[in-house]
Amino acid sequence: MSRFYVGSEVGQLRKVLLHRPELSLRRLTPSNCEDLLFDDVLRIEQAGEEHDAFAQVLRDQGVEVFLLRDTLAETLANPEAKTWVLDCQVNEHRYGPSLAREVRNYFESLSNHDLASHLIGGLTVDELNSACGSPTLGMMNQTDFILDPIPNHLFTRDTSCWVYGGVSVNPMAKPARKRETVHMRAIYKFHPMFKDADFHTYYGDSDMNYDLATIEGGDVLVIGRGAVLIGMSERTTAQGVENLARGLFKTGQAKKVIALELPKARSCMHLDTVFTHMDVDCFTYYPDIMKGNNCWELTPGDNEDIVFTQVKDGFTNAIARALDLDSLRMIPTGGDVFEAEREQWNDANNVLAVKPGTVVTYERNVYTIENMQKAGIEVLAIPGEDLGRGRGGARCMSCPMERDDI
Ligand SMILES: NC(=O)NCCC[C@H](N)C(=O)O
Repeated sequence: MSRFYVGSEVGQLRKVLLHRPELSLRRLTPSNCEDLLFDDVLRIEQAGEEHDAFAQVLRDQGVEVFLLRDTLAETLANPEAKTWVLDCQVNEHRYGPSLAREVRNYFESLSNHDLASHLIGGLTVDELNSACGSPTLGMMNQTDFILDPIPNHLFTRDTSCWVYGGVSVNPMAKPARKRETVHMRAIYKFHPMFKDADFHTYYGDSDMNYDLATIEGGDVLVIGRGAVLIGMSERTTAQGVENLARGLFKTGQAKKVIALELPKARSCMHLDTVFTHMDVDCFTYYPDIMKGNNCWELTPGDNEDIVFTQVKDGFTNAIARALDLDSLRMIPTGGDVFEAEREQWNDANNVLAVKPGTVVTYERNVYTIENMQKAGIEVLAIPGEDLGRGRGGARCMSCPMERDDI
């Protein structure tokens, strides 16, 4: 039986879920990209090739790579899963009875692979009209979306995150990303690889409205040795942190959560845009944001309660304590203040460790790479001219599903 367990941020990476750019990114235009949380449109072929290079670097490091669209298509092969996904996405509340029937009939006529493509890539009036041409559809604007694309599936890190022996399927903060969670819930519930596997689901796997209790995986760092560091960012709230912490403590999977306050800004929308783990005692960080942040330690109390303690001596000491280290090596974004701000914006601090001391990062961030190499970190550089336009680097674009402890 497959094993799903993520014991750290830097232990040997063994299994990872990625999403290769596809139809959803083809639908990005200057007029919709902001709503879809992209800063620009991108060249699809180029982005696909850059993504292939990323996947290949991981495979060369012995990592087994799973692709989201294929995994979703395999999930949809189970009729119960298909019904579940379509009930969530194509219902009378969203479309009204007659359009819901038309969309559903069309989706049910597709192969599982094409259905997965449309669930991620969206559906236009024109596509549905050409398939089943009803008078109402003919009167609608043909380029409007009946189902919006969800291009941020590219950032598999955020929608679900594995923490020790379980997963959180995250209630997302932004409307443009909420439907991603439905796909991940379906995959973990029905895909043959997960169906009989033994793991906990800590949070997010219900149809309830999670309201303000949002959490995204870019904020969740499994720093190891039973500890988890969570950023309270633009996307992750204190309520979300408390809920995940409860799940982690109840199942005995973590013994400490460190909650770190961050500014609510796009440039640091998640903790991993300003701070990631490179080696057991070594982190890359963006000094402008990562200084003097308020921080709390959460530990299990009596009767499933949580004890909250404000950290007085700074978050780096809190992390060192949790990892049983005397101190941390903190490697800043490179260059002068201008270069550092530009490189952070282009995800210089968003690196993915494949084993202790070896990280994958965009080759364009030369000053930060220089700092990392000086600190003895091995850097595996990947192209990211187009991929980077959605504001995410190697860590954002990967969801580790199996990784060793430290
Ligand atoms: N962990 C991350 O920082 N993920 C990057 C997410 C970028 C995406 N365009 C978003 O705004 O959600």
